[in-house]
Amino acid sequence: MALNRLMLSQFRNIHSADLTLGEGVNLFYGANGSGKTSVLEAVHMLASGRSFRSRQHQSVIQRGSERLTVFGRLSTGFAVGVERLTAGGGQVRINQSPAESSSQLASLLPLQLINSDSFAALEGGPAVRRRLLDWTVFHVEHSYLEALKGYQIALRQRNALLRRGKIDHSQLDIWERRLVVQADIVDQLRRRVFADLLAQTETLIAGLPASPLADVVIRYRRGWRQEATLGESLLASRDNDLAQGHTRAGPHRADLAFSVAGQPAQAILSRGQQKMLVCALRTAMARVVAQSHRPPVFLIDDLPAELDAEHQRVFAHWVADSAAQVLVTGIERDVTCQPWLTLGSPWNQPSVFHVEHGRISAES
Ligand SMILES: Nc1ncnc2c1ncn2[C@@H]1O[C@H](COP(=O)(O)OP(=O)(O)OP(=O)(O)O)[C@@H](O)[C@H]1O
Repeated sequence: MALNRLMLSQFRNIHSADLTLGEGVNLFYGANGSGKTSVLEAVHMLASGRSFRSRQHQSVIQRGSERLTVFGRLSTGFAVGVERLTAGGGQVRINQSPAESSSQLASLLPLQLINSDSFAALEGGPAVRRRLLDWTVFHVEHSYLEALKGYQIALRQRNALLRRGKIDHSQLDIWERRLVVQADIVDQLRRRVFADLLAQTETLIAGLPASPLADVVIRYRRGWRQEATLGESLLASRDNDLAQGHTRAGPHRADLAFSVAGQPAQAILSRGQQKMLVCALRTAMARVVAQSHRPPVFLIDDLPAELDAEHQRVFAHWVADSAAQVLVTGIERDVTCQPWLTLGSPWNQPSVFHVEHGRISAES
């Protein structure tokens, strides 16, 4: 599954563009501020209904315009259109009909976005890493979204009861029982997918030259104590949870922990090694999803700014074995092309686009 055609209008500094994308690598190069990242942002909007750079649609709509539109035609035959209005609201359509949810978009167009934020995954809070696991489970296990929603409803109810101040034990019992049932389903699905993710990540790392990366241990932490059931943990922490006003154990606290020789991985690995670890994990996510759903499209923002030439080449090889299509950006044309040229067809024949002051021209 690939994106065959991408049309944008009034999207940041891009007044309008109508792009026919190639099946392998699509390379967008140009000076700082020319609009390269905006192209990736537009694709992200097709796959989720929102930008990855700002929560407010207003900042993405071209200054002075009333609306932005993005339209994409997928190789699977689906057409997706997103419109956002300065006044608020807008619409998302799949084959002319209103989309039911952003998860419907995500399922049509699985995306892996690699940018400077992705490389900070090891340093940030658990939510960042949990989202990576959730993305993978969502695409692999069809029942996951419903299980997660069921869990979140029960969690919200328990938190609302905790915040009432006066504890109603019978009500808490009811919601905790539901919470535990949903939590177990979420945990089982995450655990199953994590095992595949771990195996794929370890295989990729094993192919790298010897370095401390080979000693990285990745663990799934389910969000509550190992020696207790969630029901026991919730009961034991009721008073503390009441004081805090929220539930402090459960799948909403799950994490992926990376360590080397018992130390946090970020305390041992160099910045470049950490980035390769993230690249391996992202590639592994794509491979797991490709096996049971469909290979994702990779959006890679300015890789030459993140990795040296050799590591860019390794990552390009990984991606070519895992992706449906790639959109990459960079400032210099040849430097950005370089890692892809040693690959087989179609990856070694990028479709090249020059971006200049919001105008995008295809090079022959
Ligand atoms: N709402 C908007 N309306 C018009 N222009 C905007 C709007 N938001 C941002 N811009 C401008 O659009 C351009 C967007 O640039 P973008 O981040 O896509 O560039 P880039 O080529 O990826 O740059 P860099 O190499 O610096 O990361 C910038 O020049 C920015 O100032």
